[in-house]
Amino acid sequence: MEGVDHLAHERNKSEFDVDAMKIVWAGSPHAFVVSDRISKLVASDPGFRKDNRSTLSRKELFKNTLRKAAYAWKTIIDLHLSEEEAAKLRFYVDEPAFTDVHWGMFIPAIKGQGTEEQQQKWLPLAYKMQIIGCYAQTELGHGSNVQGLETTATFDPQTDEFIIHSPTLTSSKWWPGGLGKVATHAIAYALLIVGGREQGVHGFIVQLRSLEDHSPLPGMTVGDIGMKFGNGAYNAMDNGVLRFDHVRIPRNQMLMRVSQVTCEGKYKQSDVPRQLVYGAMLYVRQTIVADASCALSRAVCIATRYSAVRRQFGSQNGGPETQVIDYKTQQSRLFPLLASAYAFRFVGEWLKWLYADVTQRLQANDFSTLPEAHACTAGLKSLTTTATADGIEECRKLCGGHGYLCSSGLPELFAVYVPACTYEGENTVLLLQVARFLMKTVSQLGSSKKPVGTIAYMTRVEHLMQCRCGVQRGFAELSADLVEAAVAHCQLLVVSKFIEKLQQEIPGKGVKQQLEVLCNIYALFLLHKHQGDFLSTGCITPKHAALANDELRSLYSQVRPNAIALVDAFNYTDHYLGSILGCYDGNVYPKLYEAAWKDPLNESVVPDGYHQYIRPLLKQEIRTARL
Ligand SMILES: CCCCCCCC/C=C\CCCCCCCC(=O)SCCNC(=O)CCNC(=O)[C@H](O)C(C)(C)COP(=O)(O)OP(=O)(O)OC[C@H]1O[C@@H](n2cnc3c(N)ncnc32)[C@H](O)[C@@H]1OP(=O)(O)O
Ligand SMILES: Cc1cc2nc3c(=O)[nH]c(=O)nc-3n(C[C@H](O)[C@H](O)[C@H](O)COP(=O)(O)OP(=O)(O)OC[C@H]3O[C@@H](n4cnc5c(N)ncnc54)[C@H](O)[C@@H]3O)c2cc1C
Repeated sequence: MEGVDHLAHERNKSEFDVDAMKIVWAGSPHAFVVSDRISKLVASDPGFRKDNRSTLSRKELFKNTLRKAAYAWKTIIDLHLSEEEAAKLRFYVDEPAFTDVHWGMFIPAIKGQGTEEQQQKWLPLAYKMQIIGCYAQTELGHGSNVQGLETTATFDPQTDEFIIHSPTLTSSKWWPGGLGKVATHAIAYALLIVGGREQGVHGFIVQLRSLEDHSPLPGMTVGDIGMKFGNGAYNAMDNGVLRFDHVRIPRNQMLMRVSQVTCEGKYKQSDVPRQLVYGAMLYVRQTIVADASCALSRAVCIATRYSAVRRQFGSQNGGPETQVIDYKTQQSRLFPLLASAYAFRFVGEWLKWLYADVTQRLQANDFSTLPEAHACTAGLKSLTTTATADGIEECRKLCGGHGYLCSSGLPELFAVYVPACTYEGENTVLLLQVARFLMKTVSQLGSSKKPVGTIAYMTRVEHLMQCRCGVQRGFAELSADLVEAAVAHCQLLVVSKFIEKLQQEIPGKGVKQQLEVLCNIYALFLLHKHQGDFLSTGCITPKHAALANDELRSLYSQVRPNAIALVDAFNYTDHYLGSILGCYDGNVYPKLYEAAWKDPLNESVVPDGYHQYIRPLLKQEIRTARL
């Protein structure tokens, strides 16, 4: 039944103004208009089709990604899209590609670590895509331990050049997206050696490939590192391997905002802290938090719509069976994820603000908030990506068997998303950074340095002052517990930013009430999940724990009639969702049935291989057949 909205009865039940919620989700009326227009533009253009992705071979997939990236660029130029609109377009094209790292890491690294002069030279080329950049930090032997990188950059004062070299197998660059087959340039991180002295890891702009015929420049061995998890998915990206054999680059291609090498071979450090070398990671971690709410909300939208369509058991007097969304067990798994999607959206918004603030301060040489910004971006990146990866998998299970079909969109979403727990800082390694920041704060509690901002609450936790432990080797020995403390700190951040959001004026009938319900679900669900910790530390009594659980059940009932409208508020097109189970009109079964017949296996009724393998088996000729 084309055109019938099978979820109309659900949409009629909702108790709030969905259009107003769409604006809250988007962040502002302007952001909503841009996002709405660009998502529809992408959805209606056959050049951006993606429904055949899981059936393509790696080579076909990769070439198709190149085509889409070129087509996206042409669309951006032809339609004179602004930077904001172009970023939205790349987002809705929804395919991992070299452009992510070019715009998301290469350009921000030059902006954050390059001098004015370097920015003037390289940024215009990068903005016009006359050069394509990647971010070559990780090596075969070291990813997390950036100080352990082995690639060397030795200054040669005779020629005023750096010699970039990979001295060992483990020093091969390994993983950088876009490096394998596309990038013409890299920000390569290497151990700087000046006058025989090691000066730590620095970033260098290195040309990799000829701008004429794309062949690797002399001294470079470069290629793709091979197939990754899942079919399709992140295999659209050419993560690469690169070895340098005494490659020479001009001195002015070292990123010199943080420290400089003069032509006489003198190493000088500016007043800015060394940690700014890690500045690009701060930026990307912040965007990854914003992206987490997108990926989680997408999975939740699919699972919620499908849970309203799917019926199992409970028919009375021949009437319809129960929608699975009405089961309390389904609600207790699904609605906390719905609440998390909103919570991550708001904490992501706040983090964007925090990042803008710290950037402004850094420009004015105020470095006081950098440690806090690092702890917040690292911790929230870790927390939101872990929860989102787990959440996508939970959504797949919430969709029963059909969730396992590629046409549900969930397997590919999971496969594309799950490396976010590893890249841009492995999640446990990042939590250890947060723990270190917290311990530093605790150790200073007695001093005149009072904690402010996100750690101001520590002054109110008096027993922290008395905390002493008798464990040898302190931090390392207790690191597993410290990681738990870091997670709790980050959860507190998420909850408090959700509450702060609710203190603002939020227009639209019933919108604020819905958000209050979601905020309470988010907080109480955490309390319920970790009640053991809360009880064992005496923060709550068993009575409180029971009350929280009762309240949760009541909150789930309040969400139930609004569930479909709350996911409609994400304003995702069917193209972006890429899921039959999550389609807007809920007309799931005919679409699933139709899609099955499009599978390449169904191109012939009798499969290839019948005569060779099946027939001899059936005819008991298997021993004589040549296999
Ligand atoms: C379908 C479409 C998809 C679209 C998606 C769009 C959205 C996404 C956007 C974009 C696309 C992204 C696509 C993926 C790309 C992936 C890219 C990569 O993966 S690039 C590689 C990242 N590599 C890491 O992150 C290494 C992790 N390791 C580290 O960061 C460090 O080495 C660390 C922190 C673990 C250890 O650093 P130490 O060896 O210097 O050790 P210590 O002594 O602990 O730190 C020294 C001081 O520096 C501070 N610090 C460390 N990192 C800092 C930072 N980043 N900023 C400020 N301070 C920092 C610390 O707090 C410490 O401070 P005190 O001494 O305590 O005061
Ligand atoms: C899809 C994808 C894209 C990527 N893109 C890029 C890119 O564009 N550019 C780039 O430079 N890199 C890129 N990377 C590399 C990525 O940043 C690293 O893989 C990541 O930082 C993790 O480092 P690692 O691989 O060394 O992990 P490891 O550090 O080896 O982690 C292995 C295990 O050791 C644990 N561990 C490590 N150190 C500690 C510690 N101090 N204490 C306790 N436990 C510890 C970790 O928790 C983990 O469980 C990409 C990776 C992936 C998967």
